[in-house]
Amino acid sequence: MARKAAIIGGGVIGGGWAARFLLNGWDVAVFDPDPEAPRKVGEVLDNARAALPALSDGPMPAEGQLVFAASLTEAVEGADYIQESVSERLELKHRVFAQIQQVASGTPIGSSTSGFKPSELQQNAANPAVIFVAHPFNPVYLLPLAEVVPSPASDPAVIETAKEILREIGMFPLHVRKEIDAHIADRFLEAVWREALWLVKDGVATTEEIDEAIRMGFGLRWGQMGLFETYRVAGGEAGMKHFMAQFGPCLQWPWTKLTDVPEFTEELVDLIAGQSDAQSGHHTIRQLERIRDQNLTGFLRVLKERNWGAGKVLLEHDARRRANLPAPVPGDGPMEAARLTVLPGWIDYNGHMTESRYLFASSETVDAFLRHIGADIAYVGTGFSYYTAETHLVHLGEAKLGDALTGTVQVLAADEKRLHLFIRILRDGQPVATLEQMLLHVDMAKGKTCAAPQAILDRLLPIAQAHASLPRPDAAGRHVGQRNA
Ligand SMILES: NC(=O)C1=CN([C@@H]2O[C@H](COP(=O)(O)OP(=O)(O)OC[C@H]3O[C@@H](n4cnc5c(N)ncnc54)[C@H](O)[C@@H]3O)[C@@H](O)[C@H]2O)C=CC1
Ligand SMILES: C[N+](C)(C)CC(=O)CC(=O)[O-]
Repeated sequence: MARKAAIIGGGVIGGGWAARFLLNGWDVAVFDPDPEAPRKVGEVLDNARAALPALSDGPMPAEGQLVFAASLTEAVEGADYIQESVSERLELKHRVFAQIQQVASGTPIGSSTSGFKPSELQQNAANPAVIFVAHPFNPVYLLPLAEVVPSPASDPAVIETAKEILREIGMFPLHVRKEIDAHIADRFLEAVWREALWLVKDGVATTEEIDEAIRMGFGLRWGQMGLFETYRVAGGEAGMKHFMAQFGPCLQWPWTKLTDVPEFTEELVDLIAGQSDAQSGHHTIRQLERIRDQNLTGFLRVLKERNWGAGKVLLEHDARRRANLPAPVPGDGPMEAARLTVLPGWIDYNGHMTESRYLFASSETVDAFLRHIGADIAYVGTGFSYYTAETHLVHLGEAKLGDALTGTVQVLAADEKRLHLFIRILRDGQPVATLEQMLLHVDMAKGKTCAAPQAILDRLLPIAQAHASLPRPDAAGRHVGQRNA
């Protein structure tokens, strides 16, 4: 039976949490008195459905059930986890915790608060030990970070359970050891935000120029190495000590206004809002969200290919899911191995998915299959792998921007060296392309084929046996120019 998450507050962040839980197979009950909340959550969920599956290389779990509860009590009833995401007002959060704990006093309650410390949230609570900060980043359904902040009154077992739940839904729980206003990441963002406000207020730069300074340069670096690793590299061969010796003194120079806050006048608000309208007002917020999501899924996929940073979290999430996949049994159909969404960069001048991306989709599918049988990146690290010897691609339809594609694998034949596969790239269950492929097991150092080890054969051969009873695809063995029967 699916587990249940209760989301209290269905705004930008509550909607993102709801989507992340649902798409990871949890049932979700949302409570928000705003009559517009179901529409807003629905729109966030649509965006998440278009983006999150593109990060997974295996089948996603069946989506959980979403209900909009008529009361907070109904939402939290039977919940295994509660995420509070109401507006950032301490007295409101206290009221919500008191209501929750009248009916569910032992259930873990994570708070999305950007700024409050857990000890502030826990004040006067019936059971403070189960209340903690679980601070996510927007969009919650794509970004893995959740800062988990306990106070000395928190129950360590509850914190460990919460971290495990967050990992289960593909997140990276960063345990913040010492509670502090605004945790770690928002302290940092606050400093950047403050400097940006000064630059606009002092007429040095517009909102657009500041955004260009970020996205054309250091913003790209931060997504993959963060601050300290980036600066270590910037110190050259002499490393971090040299970097600090060279740039440390700058902090004494008049470069920084970090400790002063510009006065938040109506004039400043209008100046920023006006410049932001000029910069981005030609897009709706939903359009900007979709552009952001497509860019983020592209970045994240690159990091995943490199097993680096946030990409490592995605690989670990896939591995966890894979471990729970039931083994195929005789009579099962082709194995669903990958799901992808057609991204803007995949579209060619004909307005449909360019041909190299069909091979890419197939390659993602086969890689996922290989990982499933144990020929994963760790195995390749031992000096053995499968290499593709031959591929035949047949186009049957046109994939378009945003299409959700599924890659399935049918094993046509397998022995200790050879792996003969038939791959279908499906949209709405119908093939847009099929590929027939022969792979060979290779000793990479010798550059020669060799027998796969027993551990791989033990996973591969039962699948081959199960697939032996499937009808042989018409396109298998076809050559170019041959007419369909
Ligand atoms: N927007 C952001 O970038 C981020 C916000 N957060 C935090 O997430 C929390 C929510 O922020 P947003 O989603 O941005 O705000 P929001 O304004 O989009 O949503 C807040 C929602 O809470 C609902 N609400 C108010 N009183 C309620 C009650 N008694 N019971 C149930 N729902 C109630 C409102 O109707 C509204 O839909 C805040 O604590 C914020 O600091 C955390 C990370 C990022
Ligand atoms: C602006 N903010 C402080 C609410 C931002 C966050 O808390 C995290 C984020 O998503 O940037």
